[in-house]
Amino acid sequence: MPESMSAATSDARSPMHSFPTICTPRGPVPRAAPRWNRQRSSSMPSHRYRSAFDRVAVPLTGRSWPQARIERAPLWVPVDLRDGNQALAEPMDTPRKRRMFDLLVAMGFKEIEVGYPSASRTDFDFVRHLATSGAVPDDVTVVVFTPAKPDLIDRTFASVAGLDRVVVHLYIATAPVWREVVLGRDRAEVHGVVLDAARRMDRLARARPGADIRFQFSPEVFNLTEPDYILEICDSLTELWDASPDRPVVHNLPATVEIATPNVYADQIEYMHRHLARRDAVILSVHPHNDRGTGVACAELAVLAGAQRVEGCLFGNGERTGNVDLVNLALNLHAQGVDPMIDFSDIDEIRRTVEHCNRLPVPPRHPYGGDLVYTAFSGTHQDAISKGFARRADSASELWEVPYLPIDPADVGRTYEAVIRVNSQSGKGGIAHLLRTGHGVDLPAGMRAEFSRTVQEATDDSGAEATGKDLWNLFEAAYLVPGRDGGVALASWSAQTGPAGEHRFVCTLRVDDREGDYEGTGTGPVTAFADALAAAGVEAAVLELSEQHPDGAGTTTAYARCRVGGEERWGAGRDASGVAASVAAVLSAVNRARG
Ligand SMILES: CC(=O)SCCNC(=O)CCNC(=O)[C@H](O)C(C)(C)COP(=O)(O)OP(=O)(O)OC[C@H]1O[C@@H](n2cnc3c(N)ncnc32)[C@H](O)[C@@H]1OP(=O)(O)O
Ligand SMILES: CC(C)C(=O)C(=O)O
Ligand SMILES: [Mg+2]
Repeated sequence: MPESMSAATSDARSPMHSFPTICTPRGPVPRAAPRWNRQRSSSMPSHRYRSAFDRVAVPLTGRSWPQARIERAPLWVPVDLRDGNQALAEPMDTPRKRRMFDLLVAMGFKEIEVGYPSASRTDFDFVRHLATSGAVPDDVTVVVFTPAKPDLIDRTFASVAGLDRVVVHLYIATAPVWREVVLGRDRAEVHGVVLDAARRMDRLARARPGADIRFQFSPEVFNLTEPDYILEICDSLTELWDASPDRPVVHNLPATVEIATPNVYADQIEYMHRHLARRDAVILSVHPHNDRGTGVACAELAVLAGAQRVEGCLFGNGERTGNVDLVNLALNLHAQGVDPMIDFSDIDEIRRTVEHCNRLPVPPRHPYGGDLVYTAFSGTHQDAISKGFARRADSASELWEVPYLPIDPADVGRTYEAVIRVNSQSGKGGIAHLLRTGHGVDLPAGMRAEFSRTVQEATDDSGAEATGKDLWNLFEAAYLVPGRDGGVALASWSAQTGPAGEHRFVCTLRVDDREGDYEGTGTGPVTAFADALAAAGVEAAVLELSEQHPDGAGTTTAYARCRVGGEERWGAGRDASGVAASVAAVLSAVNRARG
């Protein structure tokens, strides 16, 4: 570490902020006062908490997950109807549950946890509804959740009568604090409860030989449980349930409450991946929550570490800060060129359904699904996006390379309309983009800066966003309203071409309060008009003139840069005739300069 860095660290800890002398081979050198503001100790009672490393053993050495890549989607298992549902102030009723279930099926999920049937009549009835209504397609397996209590296991099996494919999911907390505080049982006793429950499940499944009933086990709070104990319980269940590659058991290892940086969870999962017995008969599943805000990172690193199945909720609903967000995870894969195997082509419909079922809003900044996530307000981002779109229009490549947009909004059913929105943080590129895409008006490069100052003034004044319509109104007021403030108006005019090709412009002009008839000549109708203006005492040199081809309504837009009385101004005009549009553009520049 460089000396200056170590000095900063030690000074940061010292409330006195003394700047001691450094000893170098050439003798003592007084240390200069650091030139940056360092963090100070706070009054937060952080000493009350312990690092994850002091709470649980993480015995993995020689980890391989940092070198791995995710090249295919894991098996996604939405738990919205169980874990998500149990976190709602108003749990879903059957119609809401059914709507969520149908959405999950339509999106392409093949294994769906549908409830905790022994918990409530609503949950039980919903599973019965699925079993009797034919709502479960042949290629979808439902999962039902049960604690290790005999009567509740029986009720769980009663709920799935008639369903041909089911995973029965047994859970119990295994971490030391839960064993001591919640269950009041030691390691061996908890293991005994699990084995009793597992035997009962096995018996009940054997009583239904025609049905394909598989098993799942979750050691709740896996991430705080001794790894040797997890292996002991999971391996005993793999054996008891006689799991095989054809009828694998799911061992689901939850980060019930996140406790550490995601690399720690990855180490814990890789350790299990390497040490679980009959590995080919086990589907290694993960179930991250999001207490530290790193649920997505935990799931991704866990897949790198060997997890094959991921449980989570759409848009991250779930206890406290939520379950891991399956939308986020799956679309992260999509953005890496990996098929998520889930259909997000109408993300807004998905979001609306989830919001309806959960009665909770999805925030506007939520990854991939929030209202604002494909929108740029800031000028340089808008400029880059606009250039990215222009480059795309000229390119045959399918590769998505638009700056600041990690995926094409169209992939998830969004239009490009909301990609650029204008407020006082915006610049000329974004404003020009909105006028072009919303109103077919393609401002010349030189005019954009001038118009953006007008917009900036308006948005600074209002403090609000300027919609496409607002921009059009500003453009119209600034450039298209004839005679505006400058006092020059054309009452009538005509342009003719003489036999030698010279142009004549004959008009009745009003300049301030004077009206008169004037004429001018030139190499074109516009220079002839400038000549007529000069005859009326208004000097205007046309420096740049361009016409934008007629739009769908047959209207031409013209843009003129003029020097008027030493001032340069842009003007614009619109008309069915190109000449009339150009004349109006010059008149607009003149009036803007005089106004
Ligand atoms: C991390 C998770 O998401 S775990 C899932 C949590 N989800 C839910 O709790 C939602 C649904 N739950 C319920 O409706 C109810 O809790 C029920 C119906 C399951 C049980 O209700 P009750 O019988 O009233 O018990 P209660 O809710 O107080 O649960 C606590 C009891 O269950 C025991 N317990 C907790 N987990 C388990 C388990 N997995 N297996 C066996 N017993 C358990 C506790 O030790 C405690 O027992 P005690 O009464 O002897 O002290
Ligand atoms: C899988 C279960 C037990 C769970 O929801 C959790 O631990 O968070
Ligand atoms: Mg959970």
